[in-house]
Amino acid sequence: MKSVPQILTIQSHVVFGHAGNAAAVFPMQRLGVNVWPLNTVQFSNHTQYKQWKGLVLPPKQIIELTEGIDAIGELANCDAILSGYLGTAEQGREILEAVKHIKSLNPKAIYLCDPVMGHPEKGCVVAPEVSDFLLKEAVSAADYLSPNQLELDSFAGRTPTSLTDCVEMAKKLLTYGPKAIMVKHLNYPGKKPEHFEMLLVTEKETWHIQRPLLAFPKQPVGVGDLTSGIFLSRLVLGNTLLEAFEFCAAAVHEVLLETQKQGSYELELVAAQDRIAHPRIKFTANKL
Ligand SMILES: Nc1ncnc2c1ncn2[C@@H]1O[C@H](COP(=O)(O)OP(=O)(O)O)[C@@H](O)[C@H]1O
Ligand SMILES: Cc1ncc(COP(=O)(O)O)c(C=O)c1O
Ligand SMILES: [Mg+2]
Repeated sequence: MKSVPQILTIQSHVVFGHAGNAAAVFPMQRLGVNVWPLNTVQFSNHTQYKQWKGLVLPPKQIIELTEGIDAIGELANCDAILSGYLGTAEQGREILEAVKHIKSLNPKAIYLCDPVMGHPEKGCVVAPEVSDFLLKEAVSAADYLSPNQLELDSFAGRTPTSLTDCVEMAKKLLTYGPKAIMVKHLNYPGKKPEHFEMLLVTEKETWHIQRPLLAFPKQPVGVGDLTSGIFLSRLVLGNTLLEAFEFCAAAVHEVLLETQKQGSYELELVAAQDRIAHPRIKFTANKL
């Protein structure tokens, strides 16, 4: 591995504000990673504004761009791949091809799939075929998977009855191939309303973390993209899964505190940059 690790991140780009790569790239760089951003779509703004302009990257671009990096002899230096918001299912298949290609050059490279799915109730718009791709094809190719509760429910085909049930649902996903599941946002009957909770599940261990739930007039978007980007960055920087899990909970909380303080709808990544790199707070995960 080179002294500065390198991550290929394939997700959306928004010109204004922060979602997809526009939420993840700067924090990942601020943590000390060389980031290779490859955009699946270029939108004016994230889809929860209900209106946006822009377009989906044409087919074959993901393959062509990674082949271009290979042609200059750099693709083998990719330590990890992150995928997030997709414009089409075809892009998802191209990502899996790119992951295969990179792993053939660097068997140590790891792939984190953030299975971003559309949710009408949340206002997040993703092409419906993308969910199918994520549910049926992406899960078995990923080393790590980072669903939110709604996405975990889609994988399980049901909603949870308890925290223990969420763990069972995540454990079931491990049987398809991933080595760890990070559930970025838990919601289950009996959850305390004042907490924001996450899970980290591996074959051997389950960890649960909670941080205060902050009040926002409108829920900020891009939090999941930020969480996955920070988690993977800390992993390639040498953290254990547990360390990366605890770190990203703290760093994301710092961003949300700043966002709340400024009364902003968009994440205040620039203002919070020092605290992303050096969170003042620490949340300690509990072993379940
Ligand atoms: N500490 C917190 N306090 C309040 N809201 C939070 C906190 N952390 C995250 N959120 C919000 O929780 C939601 C997480 O969204 P969700 O759809 O479950 O995951 P994702 O962002 O991965 O899609 C977002 O609306 C985000 O703004
Ligand atoms: C363009 C775009 N990318 C990514 C996301 C995912 O954001 P989050 O991290 O909140 O799931 C959204 C959500 O609406 C989006 O509109
Ligand atoms: Mg998300």
